[in-house]
Amino acid sequence: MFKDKTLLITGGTGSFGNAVLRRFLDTEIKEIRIFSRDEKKQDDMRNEFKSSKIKFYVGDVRERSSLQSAMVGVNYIFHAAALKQVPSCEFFPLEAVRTNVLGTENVLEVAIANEVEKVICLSTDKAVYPINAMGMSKALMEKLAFSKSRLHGSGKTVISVTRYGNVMASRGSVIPLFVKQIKSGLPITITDPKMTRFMMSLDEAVDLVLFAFNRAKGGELFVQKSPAATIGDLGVALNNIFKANIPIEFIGTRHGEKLHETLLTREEWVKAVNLEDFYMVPLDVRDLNYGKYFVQGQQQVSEAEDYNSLNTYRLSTVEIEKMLLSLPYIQGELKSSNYSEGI
Ligand SMILES: O=c1ccn([C@@H]2O[C@H](COP(=O)(O)OP(=O)(O)O[C@H]3O[C@H](CO)[C@H](O)[C@H](O)[C@H]3O)[C@@H](O)[C@H]2O)c(=O)[nH]1
Repeated sequence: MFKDKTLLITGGTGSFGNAVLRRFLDTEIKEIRIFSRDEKKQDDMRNEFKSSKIKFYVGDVRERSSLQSAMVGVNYIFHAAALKQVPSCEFFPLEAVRTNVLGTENVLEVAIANEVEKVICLSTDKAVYPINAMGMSKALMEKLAFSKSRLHGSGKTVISVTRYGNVMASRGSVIPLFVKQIKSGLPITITDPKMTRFMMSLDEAVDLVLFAFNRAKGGELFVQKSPAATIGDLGVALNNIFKANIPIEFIGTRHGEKLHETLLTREEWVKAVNLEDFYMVPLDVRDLNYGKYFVQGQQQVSEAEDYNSLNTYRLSTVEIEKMLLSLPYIQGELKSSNYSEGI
């Protein structure tokens, strides 16, 4: 499906971009373009992969002209560039708007102008009923993608959105933090043991984008059916894996943080099509003239629940341990220490 095609990944030097490269370099894909701001990370990637199929473009999604030259001749785009740290977006919300909202507008407009065939935009569960600036800006990103598919169509360009839960052991996230604490014998700092998060691996995140890519006709939202874990159980599972008995310190909920995350609102849930491991929500094609907002409600919606990390399948600590042990990051951490006996 990617034979002789050119794929552009915005924000391509991140974990997602690296995972896509590992998956695609040995296929018949013609070219993968990495578009990002950071020349140092690009250089590291160039040295790591040493592949003539990868082309690097320094640029910023905020700067439309930098996208223009990168998109000539591109068939497909995975749009992963984003500000995604909750605290930094909280302190600098306009920066989140500039990258996540206006940057996406630039990506989509330049893609449409260049007749790129498909664009898959990466979003997050934090965009659903958002309470922090990162989620709010991602929610607007989603709305932009849907409105471009709905309002004037997007010409020859198919645009779809995927929403992730927490990608286990991604950079700067809680799993590497807990591992560091365990290895240095410091207390495991748990915000709230009852807090739940959807858990998915980086490979599953790539699978979700590929599934969306294959199914996308324009304006759909795709999510993976994902299990969830409480943060308390995650701490226990990591202690078990590292055969440690590190005490837990409860630090309380951080700002901009929810107790549970939501992957689909109840409005989306009633429209969602069940596709084995995924849900697909088709584009809402009503226009501004529809009457439902004002005169007619939807009984079905009133009766539905949203799809969230509290009502999805809850992983046991044993299941969490199994998932953790399958992650290359955890395998590496176990190997690089004395914790590997018995595994
Ligand atoms: O010291 C800590 C830090 C975090 N947590 C808890 O661990 C969970 C996960 O925290 P992360 O910081 O790993 O992840 P977030 O849910 O805050 O957000 C992450 O996952 C999101 C998807 O939901 C986005 O991808 C976002 O960019 C990314 O930072 C949360 O319940 C948090 O309260 C702790 O218990 N102790």
